[in-house]
Amino acid sequence: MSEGKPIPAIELINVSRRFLSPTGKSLTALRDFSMTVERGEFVAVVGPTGCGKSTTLNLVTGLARPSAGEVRVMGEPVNGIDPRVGFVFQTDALFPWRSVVDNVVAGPRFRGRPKAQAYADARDWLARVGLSRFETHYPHQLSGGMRKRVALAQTFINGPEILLMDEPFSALDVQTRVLMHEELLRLWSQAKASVVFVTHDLEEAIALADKVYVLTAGPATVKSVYPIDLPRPRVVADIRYDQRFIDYSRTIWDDLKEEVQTSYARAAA
Ligand SMILES: Nc1ncnc2c1ncn2[C@@H]1O[C@H](COP(=O)(O)OP(=O)(O)OP(=O)(O)O)[C@@H](O)[C@H]1O
Repeated sequence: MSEGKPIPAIELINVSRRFLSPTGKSLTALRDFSMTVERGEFVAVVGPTGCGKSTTLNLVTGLARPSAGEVRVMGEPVNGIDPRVGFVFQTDALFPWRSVVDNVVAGPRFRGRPKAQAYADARDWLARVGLSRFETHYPHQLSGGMRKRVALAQTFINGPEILLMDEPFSALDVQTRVLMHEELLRLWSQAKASVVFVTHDLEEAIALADKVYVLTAGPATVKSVYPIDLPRPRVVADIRYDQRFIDYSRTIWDDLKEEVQTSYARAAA
């Protein structure tokens, strides 16, 4: 290790990942893919549909192994599920038969936290996401945005050092999404977690991230990396009117558009 340089939270080094298709053909989802996420950094990943974005996250979770190359978390090779890693995916992972507070308490209880302490923590997290009045509700009694708030509390209560998010807000209406963006940035800045946020929505990526990775049409490799030099804390509802935001959107979209067109052309063929 070079002296004084902190170890990154996540490193994918020249990673390839191949799958066998149902017809027995080999499909390369990722090719020679490299990405570094520093501690506390917020990285967004955009790319055409089906290019391999979720596969990158699965490699970090340990759910998938690279066919070639190396994946490191906190400087160590990934070896199974890591308790320092939290997830929020498009479909939330709430237990429908448990109340809101019982959902949030599940992680700490599983990790052996004493019951009284775990419930106190869960109530504290529900207060932070503005759901104190709903702790005895069940998931089906909540709106989509409220369920996402429960999912965030359920994840952040475990104090993840790394947070992997796969289109977490794509099912929400536009206004609720913006509220969730604010909520996420607030929780992230307090928790100082390192985030990888996969999305189809370029504006969402720019509004949230320190860096935006643009992936090629599959097999995914890194086409470009754009540092987003917008001040923090960010007010997501307003930042889209900032000239620098508009400039980033235009530049990155020009880059991404080529890959989206390639992907559509292939699908049509
Ligand atoms: N377990 C698997 N077995 C076979 N093929 C797979 C498997 N997982 C992913 N793939 C294939 O790998 C490619 C990349 O999939 P992945 O889900 O990573 O893409 P994505 O960019 O996240 O897609 P989307 O944007 O539609 O969510 C796709 O062609 C997919 O069919």
